[in-house]
Amino acid sequence: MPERAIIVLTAPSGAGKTTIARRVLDRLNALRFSVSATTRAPRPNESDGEDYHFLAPDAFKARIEDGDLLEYEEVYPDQFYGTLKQEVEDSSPDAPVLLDIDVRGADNVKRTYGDEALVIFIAPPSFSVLKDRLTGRGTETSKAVQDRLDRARMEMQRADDFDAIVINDDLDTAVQETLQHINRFIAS
Ligand SMILES: Nc1ncnc2c1ncn2[C@@H]1O[C@H](COP(=O)(O)OP(=O)(O)OP(=O)(O)O)[C@@H](O)[C@H]1O
Ligand SMILES: Nc1nc2c(ncn2[C@@H]2O[C@H](COP(=O)(O)O)[C@@H](O)[C@H]2O)c(=O)[nH]1
Repeated sequence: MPERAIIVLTAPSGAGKTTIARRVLDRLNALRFSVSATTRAPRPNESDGEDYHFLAPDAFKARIEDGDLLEYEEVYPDQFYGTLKQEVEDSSPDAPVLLDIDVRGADNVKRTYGDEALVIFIAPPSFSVLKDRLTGRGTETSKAVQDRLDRARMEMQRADDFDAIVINDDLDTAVQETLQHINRFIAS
């Protein structure tokens, strides 16, 4: 295993990386999820400290100024997301950590950690399926869905820039492929 093993799932919003991440975490006990910080509001099914550390914009800014973030992005207008250093660097070096972050965050993690990071791009089978999944999830307003789809066009073009691509068409197959990439990386 690399000295530090950082596994990143990245994808356009709605491609299914959170769904895949949950199943992967259920299967690999040693893997720990990095809980990101965000300024967006919690969804009804989300808990603070488990899904995200939900912060007010001023508190998020203070964490940036204190140097607590490994990377952060304004992924959507006025919605900031970032990886806390404590989530990655305080973990035991032999405990691999799983991040669910956007493509620019993935670029930054790769730049910082190089071969200690494996970045897997989760691709939807098509743009129209992505739209259906995002709309079907029912967690965003139609304006927010549109912002996410607008950004998805840029994100889809980045698929080939990462270490591996998994197409999330059939969920079980996508989870299996993701596990194979992770197990191979951890064993390397
Ligand atoms: N293979 C699949 N087939 C059908 N539906 C799926 C599949 N994978 C995920 N979904 C559904 O698509 C929706 C989006 O999935 P999910 O929330 O995991 O995406 P995400 O990439 O994590 O999005 P975000 O970046 O916004 O958090 C969810 O309703 C989920 O149940
Ligand atoms: N650069 C980062 N992006 C992150 C982080 N945590 C989540 N995200 C990405 O934001 C979008 C939207 O997420 P949602 O939960 O509001 O649907 C998605 O692409 C996430 O992967 C982070 O720490 N840094």
